[in-house]
Amino acid sequence: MGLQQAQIPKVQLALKRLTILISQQLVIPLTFSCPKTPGSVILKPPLLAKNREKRNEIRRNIEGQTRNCIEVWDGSDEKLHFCEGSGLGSGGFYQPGYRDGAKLHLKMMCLGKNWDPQTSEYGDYRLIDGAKPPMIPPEFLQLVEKAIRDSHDLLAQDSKGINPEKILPWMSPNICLVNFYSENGRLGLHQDKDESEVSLREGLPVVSFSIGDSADFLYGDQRDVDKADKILLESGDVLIFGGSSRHIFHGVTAIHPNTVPKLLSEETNLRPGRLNLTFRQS
Ligand SMILES: O=C(O)CCC(=O)C(=O)O
Ligand SMILES: [Fe+2]
Repeated sequence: MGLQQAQIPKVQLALKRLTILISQQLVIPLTFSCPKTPGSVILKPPLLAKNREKRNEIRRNIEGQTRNCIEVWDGSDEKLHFCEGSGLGSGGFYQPGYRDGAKLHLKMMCLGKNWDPQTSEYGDYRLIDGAKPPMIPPEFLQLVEKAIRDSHDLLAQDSKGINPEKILPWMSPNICLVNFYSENGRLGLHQDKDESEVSLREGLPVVSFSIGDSADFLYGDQRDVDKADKILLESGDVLIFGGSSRHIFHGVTAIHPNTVPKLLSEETNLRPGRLNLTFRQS
């Protein structure tokens, strides 16, 4: 893999920063100077002052519940895109557990389909309460498509004539796992291997968006924390692992409190912590 970090020019991408894992050895972090370009992933306040009626309605609905919500602001207008349920109520965040009863150190909800950590299976309904996961908002799908397209453009610059799609295949996500990590949150080294045989065999990428506090993200070719490499994922980072990297072991070992970008914390009601969305195709 001849890609060198220094050779990668700065490109105006919609997402503030893009990290691509093409092979287990290669990480390309890019920082862009203009975080407010259209398409940036920015959380806007669920209790938006402009929309008092909605605000009061949401407030009534969320009384006593987890106050996380997932929204995308496309930067070009004031339109807010809410996930159905906004992470609250039916299909919203819960603390999942493994088969042995141990709890994951995060809150989770799914979009599109449910993924169950106890059975390691995808399904149309959530096993714990029968809730149907909200659909993946079309705006999220557009962001994923753009992230893959931008990655292809980047790869094309150094792939010596190899079709970038051979290195990083296209995928259309039908599943999004949304994790929320509070300051003690973490996720052990694992592989994402519950997608279909075809999806795994073809290396269809996992596309991950990080929002909020920064996190230490570990990855490697075995389940061994000491042998794993570490990168810092900051708010706005997009991490893609597909092709020959699809089966990497990866996990989150630490959340860095109070590292959320000022703009984000000022303009949103995002709880202190980190929101991560991983898109996959089953
Ligand atoms: O939070 C992250 O960055 C990773 C999440 C993850 O690996 C997963 O949900 O499978
Ligand atoms: Fe994962």
